[in-house]
Amino acid sequence: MRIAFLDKAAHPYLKNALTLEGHTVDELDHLTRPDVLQALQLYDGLMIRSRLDIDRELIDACPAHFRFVARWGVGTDHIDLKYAEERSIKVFNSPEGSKHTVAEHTLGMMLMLLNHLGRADRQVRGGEWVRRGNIGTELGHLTVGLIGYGNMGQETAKRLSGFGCRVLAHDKFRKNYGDEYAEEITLNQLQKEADVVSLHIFLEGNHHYANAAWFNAFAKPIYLINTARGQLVNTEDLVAAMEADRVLSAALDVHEYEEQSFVHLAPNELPEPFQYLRRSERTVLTPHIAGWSAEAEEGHAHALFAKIEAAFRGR
Ligand SMILES: NC(=O)c1ccc[n+]([C@@H]2O[C@H](COP(=O)([O-])OP(=O)(O)OC[C@H]3O[C@@H](n4cnc5c(N)ncnc54)[C@H](O)[C@@H]3O)[C@@H](O)[C@H]2O)c1
Ligand SMILES: O=C(O)[C@H](O)COP(=O)(O)O
Repeated sequence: MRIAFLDKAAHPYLKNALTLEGHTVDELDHLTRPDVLQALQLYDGLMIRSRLDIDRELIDACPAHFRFVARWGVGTDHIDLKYAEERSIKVFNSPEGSKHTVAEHTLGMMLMLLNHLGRADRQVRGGEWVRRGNIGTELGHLTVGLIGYGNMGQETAKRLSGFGCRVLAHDKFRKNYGDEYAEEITLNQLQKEADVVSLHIFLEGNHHYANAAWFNAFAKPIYLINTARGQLVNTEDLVAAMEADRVLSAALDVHEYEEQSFVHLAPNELPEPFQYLRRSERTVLTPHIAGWSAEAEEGHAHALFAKIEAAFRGR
């Protein structure tokens, strides 16, 4: 097969392994979208992170013999999965690669919020010595609610088991998923009991999942963590919930405005709700790196090679 890499591979294994199997890999990460549309006629498959949308137009630019899209990473919200299926194009992704990294980042964010690590660090650097104002809360005494119990939710639950906290998991599309690491629970019940809430759901069908009604349904003030997708959270409603102390603090790796804004605008030109999050001492903000580690990159490469081989070996 001839395979186009539309994003840079952060680990050489996938290209090397495909080449050893007799496939040809061309690196087209420098091409603009119009040039990619022209070039695709030559290919049987492509590898992409999230540089370009794999939409109807791009799929239509692929030849009849085109076989697969390999998403180096997890989220497939930029891929028209339905249209790919109609065209009998297989789509692979590689959650095996980054699930450990995301779970560790999630745990790091929880511990930062509960122990005021971001704020305390900034204060010491700024010459302030605040001890009483930075008293922490033990994770072991809290109830953590995971929303979405797929790859990332389950991996996070495993790591939480070492902390002694109660772990609840709500998943709308799974049944009988409770396990030794998390109790299966309805959203309603989770909202009654959780102190810490971590989002691990996909974006499709969940735009502004966390909105005013959702925040208001929690019985207790919560700590919120989002390492899933920025558009799951209505940022304006999050700010209102923080001002009302319904959200005590929030750690966000993904941001509602990241796609449109971060690339094209300076930070101070981003919408006001994001400015609030920047100013607040009760937030931890990271630039969509929860799934990024050297180990994850190697894991993506291995997982995608195994999936491509399993699907097409000898065919
Ligand atoms: N920040 C990062 O770097 C990073 C890295 C990897 C994945 N992600 C994101 O993390 C999220 C989870 O990834 P995953 O591999 O665990 O996905 P997954 O598909 O394995 O799990 C998601 C789970 O959420 C459940 N779900 C969907 N909508 C729901 C809803 N409204 N209520 C309750 N449950 C719902 C699904 O049934 C599924 O079990 C995705 O949004 C993905 O894009 C982010
Ligand atoms: O879905 C993912 O794997 C992460 O969000 C990382 O996405 P990226 O490949 O766009 O960095």
